[in-house]
Amino acid sequence: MLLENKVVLVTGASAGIGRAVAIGCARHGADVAINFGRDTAGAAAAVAAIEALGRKAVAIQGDVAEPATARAFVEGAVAALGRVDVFVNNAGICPFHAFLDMPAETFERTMRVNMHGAYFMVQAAANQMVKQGDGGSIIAMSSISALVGGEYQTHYTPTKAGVLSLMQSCAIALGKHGIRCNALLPGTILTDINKDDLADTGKRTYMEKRIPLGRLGEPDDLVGPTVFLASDLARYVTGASMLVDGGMFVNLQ
Ligand SMILES: NC(=O)C1=CN([C@@H]2O[C@H](COP(=O)(O)OP(=O)(O)OC[C@H]3O[C@@H](n4cnc5c(N)ncnc54)[C@H](OP(=O)(O)O)[C@@H]3O)[C@@H](O)[C@H]2O)C=CC1
Ligand SMILES: C[C@H](O)[C@@H]1OC(=O)[C@H](O)[C@@H]1O
Repeated sequence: MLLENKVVLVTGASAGIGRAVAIGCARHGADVAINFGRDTAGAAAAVAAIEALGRKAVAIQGDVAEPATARAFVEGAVAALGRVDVFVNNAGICPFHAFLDMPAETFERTMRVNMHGAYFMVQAAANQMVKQGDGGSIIAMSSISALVGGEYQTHYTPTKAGVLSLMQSCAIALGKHGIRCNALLPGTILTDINKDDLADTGKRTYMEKRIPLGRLGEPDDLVGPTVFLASDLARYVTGASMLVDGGMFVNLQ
């Protein structure tokens, strides 16, 4: 088992990619602490699925946009599970909206959840890892959108580029502590975040046609790459980014 007895923390794990990754890490031997915002039932389902695999789990509620949430999550996870070996920064929102009339609140909320949330969460996890003194692995869920734009994502794509950049700088800042920092760049993965957007069948068909592997992604597609980066198999990998997009990014023609 690649993550035998490791303690993994995942933000935004009541649904979608975060929940799949949390359960996937447990399948590979980890105990898991999850953060979630509002979906108590989703968080409970994730905890139940992890416990059914014979691993420990704890769910801690908190809005990642608030800096205090980060400290509370890490402290709560350590109280319940003893330490932090792997930290997955996943929580994020993407309220699709046109650029010219973007409400200031939508822009600011997206920045606070996706970018500020990532910064404070990663900082809190890194401080705990430094205190423990034996390294760790930090993984951020960036996006293909860190590299390419979206008409209705002008507030969102900069946060994903920011998260990618955060991992690059943290790889430098934390390398001396043996803490590896890497980014995953999912393509289009079917979750609640894009359910309404992809209800437009024309858009969905267009997206599917852009993907050489012939299908949109599923949350479970992120499990293998996360477990790899979390594990000692990736012991010399830091500051790296990995597209998990079925080949969409390279498909020009
Ligand atoms: N789906 C996709 O195509 C892609 C997604 N990504 C990224 O992957 C990550 C996960 O997205 P995905 O699984 O699709 O989205 P989902 O909407 O399915 O899940 C989002 C998760 O984040 C949590 N969350 C949202 N806001 C907050 C908050 N303020 N505080 C704490 N938790 C919060 C939600 O919890 P709750 O509902 O309980 O508040 C939920 O668990 C995001 O960072 C997204 O940008 C990247 C590329 C592609
Ligand atoms: C929410 C979008 O469908 C999704 O988010 C991303 O980061 C990808 O670029 C997709 O557009």
